[in-house]
Amino acid sequence: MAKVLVSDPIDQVGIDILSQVAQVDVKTGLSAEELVKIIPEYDALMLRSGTRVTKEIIEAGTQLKIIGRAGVGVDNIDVPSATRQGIVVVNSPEGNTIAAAEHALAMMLSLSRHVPQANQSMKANKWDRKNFMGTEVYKKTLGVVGLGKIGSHVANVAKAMGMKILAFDPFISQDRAEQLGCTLVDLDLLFAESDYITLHVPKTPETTHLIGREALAKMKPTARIINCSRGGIVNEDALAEAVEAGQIAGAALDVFEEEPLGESKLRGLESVILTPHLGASTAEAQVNVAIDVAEQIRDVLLGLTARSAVNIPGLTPDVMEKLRPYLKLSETLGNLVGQLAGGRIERLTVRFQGELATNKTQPLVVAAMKGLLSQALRERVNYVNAAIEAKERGIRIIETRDASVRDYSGSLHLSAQGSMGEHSVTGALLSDGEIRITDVDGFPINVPPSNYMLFTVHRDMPGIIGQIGSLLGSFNVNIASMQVGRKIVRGDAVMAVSLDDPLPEGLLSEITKVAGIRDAYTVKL
Ligand SMILES: NC(=O)c1ccc[n+]([C@@H]2O[C@H](COP(=O)([O-])OP(=O)(O)OC[C@H]3O[C@@H](n4cnc5c(N)ncnc54)[C@H](O)[C@@H]3O)[C@@H](O)[C@H]2O)c1
Ligand SMILES: O=C(O)[C@H](O)COP(=O)(O)O
Repeated sequence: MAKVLVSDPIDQVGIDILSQVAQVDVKTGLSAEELVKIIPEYDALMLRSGTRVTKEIIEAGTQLKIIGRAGVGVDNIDVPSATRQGIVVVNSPEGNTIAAAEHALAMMLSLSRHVPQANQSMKANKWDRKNFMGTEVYKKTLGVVGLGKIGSHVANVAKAMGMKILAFDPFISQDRAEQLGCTLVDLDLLFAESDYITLHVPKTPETTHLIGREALAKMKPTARIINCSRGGIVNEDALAEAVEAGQIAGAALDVFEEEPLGESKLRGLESVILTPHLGASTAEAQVNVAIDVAEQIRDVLLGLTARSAVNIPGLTPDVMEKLRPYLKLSETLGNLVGQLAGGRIERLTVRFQGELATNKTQPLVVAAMKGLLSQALRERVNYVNAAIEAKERGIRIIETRDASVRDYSGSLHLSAQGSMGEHSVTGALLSDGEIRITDVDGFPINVPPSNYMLFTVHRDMPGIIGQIGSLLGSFNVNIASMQVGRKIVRGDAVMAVSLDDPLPEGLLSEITKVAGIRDAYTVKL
């Protein structure tokens, strides 16, 4: 039975899902050394932001197939190392969106009405109605940095509270911003005009210390900053100085450069509100993310595909839904053309034809690479590392499109150039989703792939098919089906034979000796 390690607290509903297919061990608060020691036993690891998954842990996880982050941010996981090792990394991109947005809004209202400070004073037996004079958010300007899932929800609610919304997000269109009732502006203007600035960006080299001394100097003395995105986007030292000096009015932080937050000047500042990374901590969000990620771990352990893999290029859930039937087609054709070409492959060309030419197809290219490399790498190659493995072998990948081809409802043409020559295959899906190989080396055929197949290129002349049949029979190999494709009568032809059994040793060279046979290939799909 597979084994899953859960290294941070997750909702029981997630454990129940995992338990359907695996032994689940919940061990929270482990040190990096302890993790390195026990991870070799596990097929999957599920965590939140409390576990740092380093290169050493990933390299020790020789059985690991999947790392599931019950939340959004995967910056605590060394994703490049996982990718290299063929480990799928999944997250829950939307499970805690509302929770994080509502936390940012709670922070904004807390800043404007001093709720935490007033509560603290009450708990200290005081009745102080003078020191907590607030300000309204109504008609104030909110600057939203990062207008993605969380930023948009914050903007929506803030608009309903009568706020004017400025937004900065270089990857969002003017149309989308207008739909959300936001005015897209540059950062300098956002800093200069906003009464509240809320951050909802991922941590990247561009966003690290986005709020530093220079940015703080551009803000109004009444400005307040809210960070419920990632630690390190705000330079904490610069922020503490700016608040202390009265350069800005206050800040509310949920996330920190180092977590848990150690000694920090911020802890002592009256107009700074701090929460210990609580953005996703609602009952609803924890159920959402636990289900979302546990289901993906369960599926991957059952050999299915994950719907929110962060390290499979382009394989988003909606794309996945559309392309799912074509992934198998592409992988099968990659496997077939790789075996026909044999030897070292230098170039793989993937041509999307007909309707397929207009789709998002990057995952299909990855599937073709996986198929191509599967003979050499067996189960070591998967959707995660196929592109890296192909690159490391110096295989050039060329993607082309031809929408004018009208066969089936779209077809896929692969050609592989190798040290032993060039071969091509084409395939399509029937309306019931069945795969058909429709062309080999330019010869039209129509056969389903089968486990064991024999392909020959031969002269189209009487007697050849009979001789091959007899030869196979004399070696006790049963033929399941057979088809010949040719372009002209008595010219060259291709024979595709589906076999119930693998070809015994020596039979292929016997076949190539038959008069009229130019080439013969045996493949296992
Ligand atoms: N505090 C918490 O507990 C908590 C909970 C959930 C998510 N988060 C964090 O919140 C952040 C936002 O999450 P999301 O789900 O909205 O992500 P998202 O991907 O939906 O949105 C992020 C947005 O940031 C924009 N962006 C990227 N680089 C930018 C840049 N340099 N300048 C401006 N905009 C930029 C993107 O275009 C995108 O629209 C992430 O960092 C996530 O990890 C924190
Ligand atoms: O990226 C996230 O999803 C949030 O930071 C939540 O982190 P958590 O799961 O540790 O609460």
